[in-house]
Amino acid sequence: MIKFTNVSKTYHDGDKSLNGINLGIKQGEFVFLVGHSGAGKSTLLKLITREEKLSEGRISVLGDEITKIKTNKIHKYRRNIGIVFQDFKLLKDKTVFENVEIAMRVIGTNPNKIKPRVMEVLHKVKIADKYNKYPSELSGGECQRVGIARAIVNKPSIIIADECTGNLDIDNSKSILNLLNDINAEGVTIIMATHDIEMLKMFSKRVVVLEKGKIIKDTKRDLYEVSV
Ligand SMILES: Nc1ncnc2c1ncn2[C@@H]1O[C@H](COP(=O)(O)OP(=O)(O)OP(=O)(O)O)[C@@H](O)[C@H]1O
Repeated sequence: MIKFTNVSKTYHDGDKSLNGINLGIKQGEFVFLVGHSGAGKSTLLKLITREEKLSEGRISVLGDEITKIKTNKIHKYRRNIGIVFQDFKLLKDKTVFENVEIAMRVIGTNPNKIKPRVMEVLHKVKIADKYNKYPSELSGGECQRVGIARAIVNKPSIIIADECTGNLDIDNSKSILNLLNDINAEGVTIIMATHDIEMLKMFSKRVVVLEKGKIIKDTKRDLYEVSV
C-alpha cells in the first residue's frame, strides 16, 4: 500500500539524498526507519507526505500514484496520513482540547461530532484529564500524547513519526512507543524514523536501515543484530 520504485531525490543541484529506493510497506505494518544523521530518513518521510517531490522513480500510496496528485488535491490526500513531530508542533495559545479539535475543524467535520471524538482520543492517549491545560503546563511526554491524539483524530491509515521520541526520556519514549503500538494493533500503518536503538531492541518491529540515501538493510529478523 506504500510502494517506492527506484526512487531518487536530489535537492537543488546537490547530491542524491535518496538513491534508487525500492520499498514496499503493507497496510498495518510498523516500520522503524534508522540510519545516521543525513542518511535520508526525513526525506523519505517527506516524499510520502508530499512535502517534497521525488526526482526520479514512482511512489504509490493507498493506490494513488502520488506524483500525479494535483496540488489542489494534496490536502485531501494528506487526510490519510497523521504526522507526529519531534518538537510536537502544538499551538501554544490553544488548550489540549483545542489543539486536537482544530485538526477536525480544518477538514470540515460536522461540529456535533467533534467534541465526542476529541474526548475519545484524549482518553485513548491518557491525557483527557488535562484537556483544558495549555502546552506550557504539560511535560514533554504529555505534549507528545497530544501530538499523537491530533495525528489520529481523523482516523488516518498511516502515521508518520519523525524522531517523535527524540525529545523524551526513556520512560516517556517507551510509553509513546506503547501507544503507537496500540494504534498499530488497530491496523494503522506506522513509519517511524528514529536514532533510538534502545527502542529498536525493546519493540520487535521491521527495521529499514538507510545509509547515504540507500537502503542497506531491511529486516524483520532479530533486531539485536542492528548496529547503527
Ligand atoms: N531542504 C533541503 N535542501 C537541501 N538539502 C537537503 C534538504 N533536506 C535534506 N537535505 C539533505 O539531504 C540529505 C538527507 O537529509 P535527511 O534530513 O533526509 O536525513 P536524516 O536521515 O533525516 O537526518 P537526521 O537524522 O539528521 O534528521 C542530507 O545530506 C541533507 O543535507
